[in-house]
Amino acid sequence: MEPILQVENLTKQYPGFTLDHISFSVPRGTIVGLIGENGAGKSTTLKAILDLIRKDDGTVCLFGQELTEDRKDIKEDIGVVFDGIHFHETLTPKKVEKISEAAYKQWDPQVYQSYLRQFALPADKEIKTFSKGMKMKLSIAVALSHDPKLLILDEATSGLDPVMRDDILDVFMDFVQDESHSILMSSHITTDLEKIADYITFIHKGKIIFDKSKDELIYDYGIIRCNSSQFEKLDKEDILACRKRDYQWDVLVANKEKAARKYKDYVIDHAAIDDILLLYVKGDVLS
Ligand SMILES: Nc1ncnc2c1ncn2[C@@H]1O[C@H](COP(=O)(O)OP(=O)(O)OP(=O)(O)O)[C@@H](O)[C@H]1O
Repeated sequence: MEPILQVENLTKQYPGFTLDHISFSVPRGTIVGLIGENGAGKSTTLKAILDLIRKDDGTVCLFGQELTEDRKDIKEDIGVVFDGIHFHETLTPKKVEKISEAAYKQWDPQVYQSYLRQFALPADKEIKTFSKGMKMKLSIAVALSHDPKLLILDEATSGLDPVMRDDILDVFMDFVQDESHSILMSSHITTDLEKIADYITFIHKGKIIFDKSKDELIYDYGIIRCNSSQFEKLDKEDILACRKRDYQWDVLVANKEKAARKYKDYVIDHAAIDDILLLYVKGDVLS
Protein backbone atom coordinates (compact mmCIF):
# COMPACT_ATOMS: atom_id res chain seq x y z
CA MET A 1 0.00 0.00 0.00
CA GLU A 2 1.34 3.43 -0.90
CA PRO A 3 2.37 5.64 2.04
CA ILE A 4 0.24 8.65 3.05
CA LEU A 5 3.28 10.86 2.56
CA GLN A 6 6.32 10.23 0.38
CA VAL A 7 9.15 12.76 0.37
CA GLU A 8 11.90 12.33 -2.19
CA ASN A 9 15.09 14.36 -2.51
CA LEU A 10 13.50 17.38 -0.89
CA THR A 11 15.94 20.28 -1.06
CA LYS A 12 15.72 23.84 0.22
CA GLN A 13 18.52 26.33 0.43
CA TYR A 14 18.81 29.27 2.78
CA PRO A 15 21.95 31.35 3.18
CA GLY A 16 24.19 29.15 5.34
CA PHE A 17 21.79 26.20 5.45
CA THR A 18 20.77 23.47 3.02
CA LEU A 19 18.04 20.93 3.51
CA ASP A 20 19.86 18.41 1.43
CA HIS A 21 17.97 15.89 -0.74
CA ILE A 22 16.04 14.33 2.10
CA SER A 23 13.82 11.31 1.47
CA PHE A 24 11.48 9.48 3.83
CA SER A 25 7.90 8.30 4.00
CA VAL A 26 4.99 8.14 6.41
CA PRO A 27 3.23 4.77 6.03
CA ARG A 28 -0.50 4.47 6.64
CA GLY A 29 -1.59 3.97 10.26
CA THR A 30 1.74 5.07 11.68
CA ILE A 31 3.31 7.90 13.66
CA VAL A 32 6.65 9.16 12.37
CA GLY A 33 8.76 11.28 14.73
CA LEU A 34 11.11 13.86 13.27
CA ILE A 35 14.06 14.58 15.55
CA GLY A 36 17.17 16.71 15.29
CA GLU A 37 19.01 19.53 17.06
CA ASN A 38 17.89 23.19 16.88
CA GLY A 39 18.33 24.39 13.32
CA ALA A 40 18.61 20.85 11.89
CA GLY A 41 15.87 21.50 9.34
CA LYS A 42 12.75 19.93 10.86
CA SER A 43 10.42 22.93 10.48
CA THR A 44 11.83 23.63 7.02
CA THR A 45 10.96 20.05 6.05
CA LEU A 46 7.41 20.33 7.38
CA LYS A 47 6.84 23.73 5.76
CA ALA A 48 8.14 22.48 2.40
CA ILE A 49 5.84 19.43 2.62
CA LEU A 50 2.89 21.76 3.20
CA ASP A 51 4.01 24.05 0.39
CA LEU A 52 4.29 26.96 2.85
CA ILE A 53 7.77 27.58 1.46
CA ARG A 54 9.01 26.97 -2.07
CA LYS A 55 11.22 23.92 -2.39
CA ASP A 56 14.29 24.06 -4.61
CA ASP A 57 14.17 20.42 -5.63
CA GLY A 58 12.49 17.10 -4.90
CA THR A 59 8.94 15.79 -4.77
CA VAL A 60 6.30 15.52 -2.09
CA CYS A 61 3.44 13.08 -2.65
CA LEU A 62 0.47 13.32 -0.31
CA PHE A 63 -2.09 10.51 -0.54
CA GLY A 64 -0.37 9.37 -3.73
CA GLN A 65 -0.57 12.75 -5.45
CA GLU A 66 1.78 15.65 -5.82
CA LEU A 67 0.64 18.84 -4.15
CA THR A 68 0.45 21.09 -7.21
CA GLU A 69 -1.30 24.44 -7.72
CA ASP A 70 -4.47 22.75 -9.03
CA ARG A 71 -4.52 20.14 -6.22
CA LYS A 72 -4.57 22.46 -3.21
CA ASP A 73 -7.74 20.65 -2.08
CA ILE A 74 -5.42 17.88 -0.82
CA LYS A 75 -4.67 20.21 2.10
CA GLU A 76 -8.22 19.68 3.41
CA ASP A 77 -7.09 16.23 4.48
CA ILE A 78 -4.18 17.54 6.54
CA GLY A 79 -4.44 18.81 10.10
CA VAL A 80 -1.59 21.16 10.98
CA VAL A 81 -0.28 22.36 14.34
CA PHE A 82 2.79 24.59 14.44
CA ASP A 83 4.38 25.85 17.65
CA GLY A 84 4.09 29.63 17.78
CA ILE A 85 1.48 29.90 15.03
CA HIS A 86 -1.84 30.46 16.71
CA PHE A 87 -5.16 32.11 16.04
CA HIS A 88 -5.64 35.85 16.43
CA GLU A 89 -5.59 36.89 20.07
CA THR A 90 -9.02 38.60 20.02
CA LEU A 91 -10.81 35.46 18.80
CA THR A 92 -12.57 33.01 21.09
CA PRO A 93 -12.80 29.22 20.47
CA LYS A 94 -16.42 29.86 19.40
CA LYS A 95 -15.29 32.39 16.76
CA VAL A 96 -12.49 30.06 15.69
CA GLU A 97 -15.19 27.48 15.04
CA LYS A 98 -17.09 29.87 12.72
CA ILE A 99 -13.92 30.52 10.71
CA SER A 100 -12.97 26.85 10.57
CA GLU A 101 -16.49 25.80 9.60
CA ALA A 102 -16.22 28.07 6.55
CA ALA A 103 -12.69 26.90 5.73
CA TYR A 104 -13.18 23.11 5.91
CA LYS A 105 -15.85 21.10 4.09
CA GLN A 106 -15.51 18.25 6.57
CA TRP A 107 -15.73 20.36 9.72
CA ASP A 108 -17.45 18.42 12.52
CA PRO A 109 -18.87 20.69 15.26
CA GLN A 110 -19.53 17.76 17.60
CA VAL A 111 -15.95 16.56 17.45
CA TYR A 112 -14.75 20.13 18.08
CA GLN A 113 -17.08 20.57 21.08
CA SER A 114 -15.94 17.29 22.55
CA TYR A 115 -12.26 18.30 22.25
CA LEU A 116 -13.00 21.71 23.85
CA ARG A 117 -14.52 19.81 26.77
CA GLN A 118 -11.74 17.21 26.91
CA PHE A 119 -9.06 19.93 26.85
CA ALA A 120 -10.98 22.16 29.33
CA LEU A 121 -11.02 25.13 26.94
CA PRO A 122 -13.62 27.86 27.59
CA ALA A 123 -15.59 28.52 24.36
CA ASP A 124 -16.24 32.22 25.05
CA LYS A 125 -12.91 33.48 26.36
CA GLU A 126 -10.53 35.47 24.18
CA ILE A 127 -7.40 33.63 23.16
CA LYS A 128 -5.22 36.41 24.57
CA THR A 129 -6.21 35.18 28.05
CA PHE A 130 -5.01 31.64 27.23
CA SER A 131 -1.77 30.09 28.41
CA LYS A 132 0.69 28.70 25.82
CA GLY A 133 -0.58 25.19 26.58
CA MET A 134 -4.22 26.24 26.09
CA LYS A 135 -3.38 27.83 22.71
CA MET A 136 -1.64 24.63 21.70
CA LYS A 137 -4.62 22.54 22.78
CA LEU A 138 -6.96 24.78 20.77
CA SER A 139 -4.78 24.33 17.67
CA ILE A 140 -4.83 20.56 18.20
CA ALA A 141 -8.64 20.59 18.66
CA VAL A 142 -9.09 22.48 15.37
CA ALA A 143 -6.61 20.23 13.53
CA LEU A 144 -8.54 17.13 14.65
CA SER A 145 -12.04 18.47 13.94
CA HIS A 146 -12.02 18.59 10.14
CA ASP A 147 -11.52 14.86 9.65
CA PRO A 148 -7.89 14.97 8.47
CA LYS A 149 -6.11 11.85 7.28
CA LEU A 150 -2.66 13.19 8.09
CA LEU A 151 -1.62 15.30 11.06
CA ILE A 152 1.54 17.39 10.69
CA LEU A 153 2.71 18.62 14.06
CA ASP A 154 5.68 20.86 14.74
CA GLU A 155 6.57 20.79 18.45
CA ALA A 156 2.86 20.44 19.20
CA THR A 157 3.29 19.12 22.74
CA SER A 158 6.08 21.46 23.83
CA GLY A 159 3.99 23.88 25.93
CA LEU A 160 1.98 21.19 27.69
CA ASP A 161 2.41 19.82 31.20
CA PRO A 162 3.20 16.08 31.55
CA VAL A 163 -0.40 15.12 32.39
CA MET A 164 -1.88 16.98 29.44
CA ARG A 165 0.91 15.69 27.17
CA ASP A 166 0.01 12.18 28.16
CA ASP A 167 -3.68 12.82 27.35
CA ILE A 168 -2.77 14.33 23.97
CA LEU A 169 -0.48 11.40 23.15
CA ASP A 170 -3.47 9.10 23.79
CA VAL A 171 -5.53 11.22 21.39
CA PHE A 172 -2.77 10.89 18.76
CA MET A 173 -2.57 7.13 19.24
CA ASP A 174 -6.35 6.80 18.87
CA PHE A 175 -6.14 8.88 15.69
CA VAL A 176 -3.85 6.37 13.95
CA GLN A 177 -5.73 3.25 15.11
CA ASP A 178 -7.58 3.33 11.85
CA GLU A 179 -5.07 2.36 9.15
CA SER A 180 -6.01 5.31 6.94
CA HIS A 181 -4.62 7.94 9.34
CA SER A 182 -1.03 8.94 10.03
CA ILE A 183 0.97 11.52 11.95
CA LEU A 184 4.26 13.24 11.15
CA MET A 185 5.48 15.09 14.23
CA SER A 186 8.64 16.91 15.12
CA SER A 187 9.52 16.96 18.79
CA HIS A 188 12.39 17.68 21.14
CA ILE A 189 10.57 15.66 23.80
CA THR A 190 11.96 12.33 22.67
CA THR A 191 10.30 10.46 25.55
CA ASP A 192 6.96 11.34 23.90
CA LEU A 193 8.21 9.78 20.68
CA GLU A 194 9.45 6.72 22.57
CA LYS A 195 5.86 6.29 23.77
CA ILE A 196 3.98 6.72 20.52
CA ALA A 197 6.16 6.81 17.37
CA ASP A 198 6.48 3.84 15.02
CA TYR A 199 9.39 5.33 13.06
CA ILE A 200 12.02 7.93 13.86
CA THR A 201 13.55 10.12 11.18
CA PHE A 202 16.67 11.90 12.37
CA ILE A 203 17.77 15.10 10.60
CA HIS A 204 21.17 16.57 11.37
CA LYS A 205 22.47 19.72 9.64
CA GLY A 206 19.93 19.35 6.85
CA LYS A 207 20.66 15.70 6.08
CA ILE A 208 18.91 12.51 7.11
CA ILE A 209 21.13 10.47 9.42
CA PHE A 210 18.64 7.64 9.74
CA ASP A 211 15.03 6.71 9.20
CA LYS A 212 14.30 3.63 11.32
CA SER A 213 11.65 1.82 13.26
CA LYS A 214 11.54 3.04 16.85
CA ASP A 215 11.61 -0.52 18.17
CA GLU A 216 14.84 -1.20 16.30
CA LEU A 217 16.38 1.91 17.84
CA ILE A 218 15.34 1.36 21.42
CA TYR A 219 15.58 -2.43 21.56
CA ASP A 220 18.61 -3.06 19.33
CA TYR A 221 20.86 -0.01 19.68
CA GLY A 222 23.21 0.10 22.66
CA ILE A 223 25.98 2.20 24.14
CA ILE A 224 29.28 0.58 25.09
CA ARG A 225 30.94 2.36 28.02
CA CYS A 226 34.64 1.63 28.01
CA ASN A 227 38.11 3.01 28.75
CA SER A 228 40.63 4.05 26.13
CA SER A 229 42.44 0.71 25.91
CA GLN A 230 39.14 -1.16 25.54
CA PHE A 231 38.10 1.39 22.93
CA GLU A 232 41.22 0.67 20.88
CA LYS A 233 40.23 -3.03 20.73
CA LEU A 234 36.79 -2.37 19.22
CA ASP A 235 36.26 -3.12 15.54
CA LYS A 236 35.77 0.27 13.93
CA GLU A 237 33.00 -1.13 11.71
CA ASP A 238 30.90 -1.84 14.84
CA ILE A 239 31.01 1.83 15.84
CA LEU A 240 28.21 4.09 14.59
CA ALA A 241 29.27 7.11 16.63
CA CYS A 242 31.51 7.65 19.65
CA ARG A 243 32.35 10.32 22.17
CA LYS A 244 35.13 10.63 24.74
CA ARG A 245 34.06 11.93 28.14
CA ASP A 246 36.86 12.40 30.69
CA TYR A 247 38.24 8.87 31.01
CA GLN A 248 35.32 7.06 29.43
CA TRP A 249 34.26 6.40 25.88
CA ASP A 250 30.58 6.18 24.91
CA VAL A 251 30.24 4.11 21.77
CA LEU A 252 26.98 3.70 19.87
CA VAL A 253 26.42 0.25 18.34
CA ALA A 254 23.50 -0.94 16.22
CA ASN A 255 23.01 -4.27 17.97
CA LYS A 256 23.70 -4.43 21.68
CA GLU A 257 23.19 -8.21 21.97
CA LYS A 258 25.64 -8.93 19.19
CA ALA A 259 28.08 -6.51 20.81
CA ALA A 260 27.62 -8.22 24.20
CA ARG A 261 28.55 -11.59 22.65
CA LYS A 262 31.58 -10.11 20.90
CA TYR A 263 32.84 -7.82 23.67
CA LYS A 264 32.34 -9.95 26.76
CA ASP A 265 33.90 -7.75 29.47
CA TYR A 266 32.36 -4.50 28.32
CA VAL A 267 29.51 -2.59 29.91
CA ILE A 268 26.73 -2.10 27.35
CA ASP A 269 23.73 0.07 28.20
CA HIS A 270 20.36 0.53 26.63
CA ALA A 271 20.31 3.58 24.30
CA ALA A 272 17.44 6.06 24.64
CA ILE A 273 16.61 8.24 21.63
CA ASP A 274 18.21 11.24 23.39
CA ASP A 275 21.45 9.26 23.89
CA ILE A 276 21.50 8.30 20.21
CA LEU A 277 20.87 11.89 19.12
CA LEU A 278 23.56 13.24 21.46
CA LEU A 279 26.18 10.78 20.21
CA TYR A 280 25.47 11.62 16.59
CA VAL A 281 25.38 15.39 17.18
CA LYS A 282 28.23 15.77 19.69
CA GLY A 283 30.35 12.71 18.95
CA ASP A 284 32.34 11.47 15.99
CA VAL A 285 30.36 9.56 13.42
CA LEU A 286 32.25 6.61 11.97
CA SER A 287 29.72 4.72 9.88
N1 LIG B 1 13.02 32.06 6.26
C1 LIG B 1 14.29 31.71 6.47
N2 LIG B 1 15.31 32.44 5.94
C2 LIG B 1 16.59 32.09 6.13
N3 LIG B 1 16.98 31.02 6.86
C3 LIG B 1 16.03 30.27 7.41
C4 LIG B 1 14.63 30.57 7.26
N4 LIG B 1 13.92 29.63 7.90
C5 LIG B 1 14.82 28.79 8.46
N5 LIG B 1 16.07 29.16 8.16
C6 LIG B 1 17.30 28.48 8.58
O1 LIG B 1 17.18 27.11 8.25
C7 LIG B 1 17.81 26.32 9.25
C8 LIG B 1 16.85 25.23 9.70
O2 LIG B 1 15.81 25.83 10.42
P1 LIG B 1 14.57 24.99 10.95
O3 LIG B 1 13.62 25.99 11.56
O4 LIG B 1 14.07 24.13 9.87
O5 LIG B 1 15.23 24.09 12.07
P2 LIG B 1 14.53 23.15 13.15
O6 LIG B 1 15.18 21.82 13.04
O7 LIG B 1 13.06 23.19 13.01
O8 LIG B 1 15.00 23.85 14.49
P3 LIG B 1 14.27 24.04 15.92
O9 LIG B 1 14.36 22.71 16.60
O10 LIG B 1 15.12 25.08 16.59
O11 LIG B 1 12.86 24.49 15.67
C9 LIG B 1 18.29 27.26 10.33
O12 LIG B 1 19.66 27.51 10.15
C10 LIG B 1 17.47 28.51 10.09
O13 LIG B 1 18.20 29.65 10.47
